[in-house]
Amino acid sequence: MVPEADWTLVNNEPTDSADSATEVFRAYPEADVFPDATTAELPTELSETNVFDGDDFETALLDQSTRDDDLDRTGTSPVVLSIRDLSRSFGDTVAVDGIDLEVREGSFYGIVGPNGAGKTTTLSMITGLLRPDSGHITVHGIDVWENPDKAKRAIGVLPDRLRLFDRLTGAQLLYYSGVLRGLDGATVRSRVKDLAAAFGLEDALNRLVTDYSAGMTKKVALACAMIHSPRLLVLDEPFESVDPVSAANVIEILQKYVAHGGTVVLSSHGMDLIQRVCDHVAIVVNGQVLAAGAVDDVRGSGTLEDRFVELAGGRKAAEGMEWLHSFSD
Ligand SMILES: Nc1ncnc2c1ncn2[C@@H]1O[C@H](COP(=O)(O)OP(=O)(O)OP(=O)(O)O)[C@@H](O)[C@H]1O
Repeated sequence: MVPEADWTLVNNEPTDSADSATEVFRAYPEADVFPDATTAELPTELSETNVFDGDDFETALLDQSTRDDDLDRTGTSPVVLSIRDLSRSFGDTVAVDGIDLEVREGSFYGIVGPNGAGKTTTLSMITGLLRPDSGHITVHGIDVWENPDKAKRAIGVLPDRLRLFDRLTGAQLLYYSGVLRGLDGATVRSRVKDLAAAFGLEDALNRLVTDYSAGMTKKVALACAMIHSPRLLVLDEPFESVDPVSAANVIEILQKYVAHGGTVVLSSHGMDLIQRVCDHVAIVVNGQVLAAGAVDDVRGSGTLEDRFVELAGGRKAAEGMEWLHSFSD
């Protein structure tokens, strides 16, 4: 049996469907994980389902009735995410210091900054995972901290330091993510198969997530973030550990998503990637936004990396490390 506490930990998004946590294990029994279960195989109802019948993953991800395919991408689209005067400290450490940001529908918005700049702290507050000391965050006009249940329905999250239920198989984890988001079982099964194909995880679906490589874990977590086709995806370093082919697949999926009115906010240390993929960027240093806007405006005549290094205080000369060159043997 699965301990009750395991479910209550994550069950902050009640589903109104008939599905329940129990059904997850009826659909995806895994004898190695749950001794009471009898089958270690992925159920035939999933493997035999023809899911590529017009409702494939991309369609599902983009299936948002209120989206406007003719979205005005010139900066007059509706504001999806608004951050006002956001601050958060940990003891004497000011992690986020009065951040203001506005992200519009259909944006591919990058947040960059040096280590410890406050990116993860900011993203955690946006997604309702970390309470701000002050400030306001709204998603589609809904205050994330005054109305968290409603706001979270619109958000898909890839958090920092993936705390996944990694004693589930990939299929179980994805199924669980889908039913917790209120999707019916058939839809979840269909999307699980589409997501596995999109992320190259088909052969791993029946393995425990704890046995996944770092990149595979990142990909299954990304898939979990997308399964309910949220209006806003908030992704903390989504490409870290992900191989170039998989990253290119993920980028293509995300580009189609934003082209249809979805919105992506991601943090990354990959300046080339941000410059190539994002239309907007914010450079965060010491908990403050030092530059924000269209990528071309922020980088000016140089590269985004040049601008980043300039705002982050320039490169440090590697002095005082001569001992490293006097080898011990
Ligand atoms: N739970 C915590 N307790 C104490 N200090 C914290 C905590 N979380 C973050 N900090 C501190 O807040 C600051 C910002 O951290 P944060 O993780 O937001 O930075 P980051 O920009 O995401 O860094 P990185 O690029 O290295 O991931 C750092 O000084 C960090 O040590």
